[in-house]
Amino acid sequence: MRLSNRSLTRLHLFCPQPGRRYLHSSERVYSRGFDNHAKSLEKDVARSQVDSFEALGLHPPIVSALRSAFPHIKSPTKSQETLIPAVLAGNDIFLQDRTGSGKSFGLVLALLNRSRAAKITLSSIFIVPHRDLAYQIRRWVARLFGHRASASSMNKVVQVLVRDSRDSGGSLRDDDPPHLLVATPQALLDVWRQQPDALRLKTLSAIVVDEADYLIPTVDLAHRRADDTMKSQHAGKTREFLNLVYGTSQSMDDDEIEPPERRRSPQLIVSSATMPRHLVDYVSEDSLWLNRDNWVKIYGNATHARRRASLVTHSVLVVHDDMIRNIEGAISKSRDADDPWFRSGRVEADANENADNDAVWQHASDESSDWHEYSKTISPFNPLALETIATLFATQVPTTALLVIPSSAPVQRAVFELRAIGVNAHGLDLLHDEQVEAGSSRSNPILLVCTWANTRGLDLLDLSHVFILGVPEGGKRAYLHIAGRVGRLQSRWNGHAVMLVSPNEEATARGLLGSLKQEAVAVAV
Ligand SMILES: Nc1ncnc2c1ncn2[C@@H]1O[C@H](COP(=O)(O)OP(=O)(O)OP(=O)(O)O)[C@@H](O)[C@H]1O
Repeated sequence: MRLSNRSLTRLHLFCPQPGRRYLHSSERVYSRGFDNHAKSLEKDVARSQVDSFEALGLHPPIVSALRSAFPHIKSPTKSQETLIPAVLAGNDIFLQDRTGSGKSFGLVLALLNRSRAAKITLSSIFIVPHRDLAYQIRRWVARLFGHRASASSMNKVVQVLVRDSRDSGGSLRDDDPPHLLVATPQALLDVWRQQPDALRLKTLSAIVVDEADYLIPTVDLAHRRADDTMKSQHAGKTREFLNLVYGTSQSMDDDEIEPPERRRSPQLIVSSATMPRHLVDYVSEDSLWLNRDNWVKIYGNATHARRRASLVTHSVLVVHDDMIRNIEGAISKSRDADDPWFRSGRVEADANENADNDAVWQHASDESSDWHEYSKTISPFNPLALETIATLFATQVPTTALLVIPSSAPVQRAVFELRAIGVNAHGLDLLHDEQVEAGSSRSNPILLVCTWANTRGLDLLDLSHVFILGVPEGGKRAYLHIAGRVGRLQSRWNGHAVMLVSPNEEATARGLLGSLKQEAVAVAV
């Protein structure tokens, strides 16, 4: 972490013994998991019996691109061993394996392997919940083919379609569709409405719904029957798009009506680390999306999954609201007057007064005009929680950590406040942030900040810690996806998930952590 002198002083003011004070002043609830070494993690990777991708049906050019772009990927994982042939055979698929087990990566390989019906035909659509995941998938493909493809030829292989797209303009060129389109559901619907022919649904051969339980929210039968409003409440954009492609489902209450036969294509692949039974029931029984004669379930190896999950520690810190007062007691009055930054969470000094001797501040104010506004308004964050994260980051993170904040919380504001206390924080941006791709270094660790809603599926290089502010909406399932950003296949480090909660969230957090004991990985169907 690069700290300006001023920031260092701040950290020391609040934390004379970095690491200790917080664990003392915040109440550590408990921590589970085993802090094994990264070596053992390597051993526990769920390896397939099939040791070559060729044996699964991938074409030699794809395999050789894989070998040169991802030399560490030697053999398929267990679920890739099953899913790649199933994709190539054209089966509809339910795919569930733990976070970081290579599901999305395996799907991308298999889809790229398929030949297009014609050069000007879109072959597959990969639906993802947020733009960063879309850019991540495009990066994988660019890395696979990057050494031999120009930017324009790359566009023929993969394009991203997201609503706030800053590079493709959110539209598809009718005359030049990519082999693989990675898109968010809203952006797909927008294109469908404006240029329905651009998606070429008639010749499309596959649709993947990644993070399916998030994109197709369902409730169990009992709730659905008890509360009619659930149907419209959970009717999402993905559902709307799939209904456009495959036809509209019969009324859920109308058990009398025999569902009409759905079309046989495109192939549908529904994937997630957590696959609740009611989602499987809904897709396979209530919707018309699935080819009922030709679908398979592929579920990960629970033993391996459990072993790997034990390499992630799960901890909770309770940060008390009034703790800031206790800490103020540790700060000399004169220093406090000099340093109004954290006083009651409100900044009263004009930014320019501090600019000369504060490199962090200067850097921050260069980046956005918002910075000045932030300095005059009350922070939505508990300063003690941010200080705790700063301390853990400074003392424990080797290269990269992720801070996940509530979906409604402002990312840039969190970045601003963390930088103000000397943390090398950045809003996550996989379109622009080369640092994420290159990985950060031990001399300058990086803290990436994003919201709960934007973590699904992310595969960030070198991540060792994920700090979670608050108890995620969506309970255990949401938590597993956020904590699942660490302890992934390629990771050099053991993973640590640290949740920081307020006292009134403590019981929920305890319950959530307790529930991981019975089932430390994915929710089994
Ligand atoms: N066969 C393999 N051997 C080693 N590493 C692999 C293999 N396949 C994929 N990986 C790596 O594993 C990481 C995780 O892949 P991926 O994001 O596809 O996992 P996932 O199961 O989709 O995770 P999530 O459920 O969180 O979305 C990637 O960095 C990828 O490069």
